[in-house]
Amino acid sequence: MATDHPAGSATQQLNDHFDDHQPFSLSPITLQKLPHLSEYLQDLQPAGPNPLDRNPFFYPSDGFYITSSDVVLRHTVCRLSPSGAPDYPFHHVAYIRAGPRKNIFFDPSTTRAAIVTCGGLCPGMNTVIRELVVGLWDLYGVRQIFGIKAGYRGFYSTPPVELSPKMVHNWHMRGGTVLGTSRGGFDLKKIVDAIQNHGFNQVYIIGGDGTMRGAVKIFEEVQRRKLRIGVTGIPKTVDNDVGIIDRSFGFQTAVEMAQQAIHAAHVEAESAVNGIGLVKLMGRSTGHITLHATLSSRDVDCCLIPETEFYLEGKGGLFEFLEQRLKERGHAVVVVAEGAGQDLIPRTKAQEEERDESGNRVFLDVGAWLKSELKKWWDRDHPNELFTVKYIDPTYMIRAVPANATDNLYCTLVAHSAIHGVMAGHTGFVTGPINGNHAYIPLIDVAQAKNAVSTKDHKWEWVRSVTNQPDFVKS
Ligand SMILES: Nc1ncnc2c1ncn2[C@@H]1O[C@H](COP(=O)(O)OP(=O)(O)O)[C@@H](O)[C@H]1O
Ligand SMILES: O=P(O)(O)OC[C@H]1O[C@](O)(COP(=O)(O)O)[C@@H](O)[C@@H]1O
Ligand SMILES: [Mg+2]
Repeated sequence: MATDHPAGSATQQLNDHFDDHQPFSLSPITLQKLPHLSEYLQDLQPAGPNPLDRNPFFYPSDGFYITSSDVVLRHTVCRLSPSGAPDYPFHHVAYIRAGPRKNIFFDPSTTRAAIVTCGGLCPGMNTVIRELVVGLWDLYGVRQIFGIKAGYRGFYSTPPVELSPKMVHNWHMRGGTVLGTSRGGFDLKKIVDAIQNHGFNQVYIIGGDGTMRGAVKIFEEVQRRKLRIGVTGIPKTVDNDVGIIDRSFGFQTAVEMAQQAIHAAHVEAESAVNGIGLVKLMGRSTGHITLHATLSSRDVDCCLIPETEFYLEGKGGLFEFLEQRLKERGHAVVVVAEGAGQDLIPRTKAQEEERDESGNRVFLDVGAWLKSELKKWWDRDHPNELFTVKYIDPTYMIRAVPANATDNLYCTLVAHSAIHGVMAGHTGFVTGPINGNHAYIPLIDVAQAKNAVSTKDHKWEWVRSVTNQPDFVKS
């Protein structure tokens, strides 16, 4: 086979590895279709060309506008194989790339946008609100932009607040959400009635996995009523438990903040005799913050996440491991995700059934429980030796801060991408980065996808090789 690659080059070697006459083949690609208002509003026509054409800061040239043929592949890592043989992944999925479209389906002068924030706090929420307001105003000339107060319930219980760039100009400096947030209060009929009554035709919903499940229902109801309203979700999840997207804004800030707690726990533990520093980090069902904070800190001796079980007593248990560490180093740092070990903590039936207003299971404090178990163990096995456990729970300190620079940039990209998609008539979608490229993903796919830590891939092995902690598999 003729080749342009020098003998011995990597490409040549790769080619030689396979049968000369058989080209490499990739699995077929399926494009995830994105809902568009025109699907159920047959008479809908574009409102005109994108106003960016006339924006003094943009010079749209060839390739500036994104078309529906521009896609982002879900998996960029795959295994090449000779034609005919299955490769990994067996099926490629592509999402439509985010960005400005040539034509828009909303007349900016009649556009009325609503922005709502739901669920727990996450660094960057205010930046996303700010960028939505500024982006709608500056990029598209929209002048009717409203904030919904205190989450989903705000649609039907409080008057919307009119927003302008002047009002939000410094919101990116502030933690939390100036609009307010809440759990629960999801009354579909009341929410969609209120959206209609207020005359909103664009709805931007910022929230986590629960919020996205609610957004799907709003989108479906809007569709059922055949309303000319674009609905979009912007994932906010400090826990990083929303699937398909790489990560949410706020996640990196949270990992960075967690370093401070781990550092303090390490200092306390090192300064004590047989000192244990114990840190509980956020993560209801996923251990992403805990894992990333462990890997970046390098001071952690044991990392406990909801995706793996652990046990305290006996061979291969946590106590045996810590005993060894204290003997070797005189101190140890344990970092535990809030959702880890929940099945080990004794609880009453009432505690078993407790749910928050959104229906999420209420966890018992694994940190406080571990601290108490550690003390009981030491007193039992080493009654005459000094021992200290310093327990730090930085949860609200971590999520109440403003976003760091990286997350702030993400907030701008995600907000502008959401605006471009909605202005182009897309609806029922979420914006987020996939392998670093912002894409539009059907809301329903995001609402169903979970993002657990895989304990079968190299990252978890990396954690275990850094900490040398046991695998907690009972022999
Ligand atoms: N399955 C669902 N259907 C409709 N609304 C939901 C659903 N799950 C949660 N919600 C609503 O979404 C909002 C935020 O949910 P929550 O779980 O508290 O936070 P997050 O969105 O951050 O996960 C709440 O108002 C809640 O009532
Ligand atoms: O005390 P609150 O406000 O109910 O929030 C606690 C929860 O909020 C979070 O920080 C974020 O969770 P959500 O994404 O569901 O809002 C979790 O880590 C934590 O379990
Ligand atoms: Mg959630």
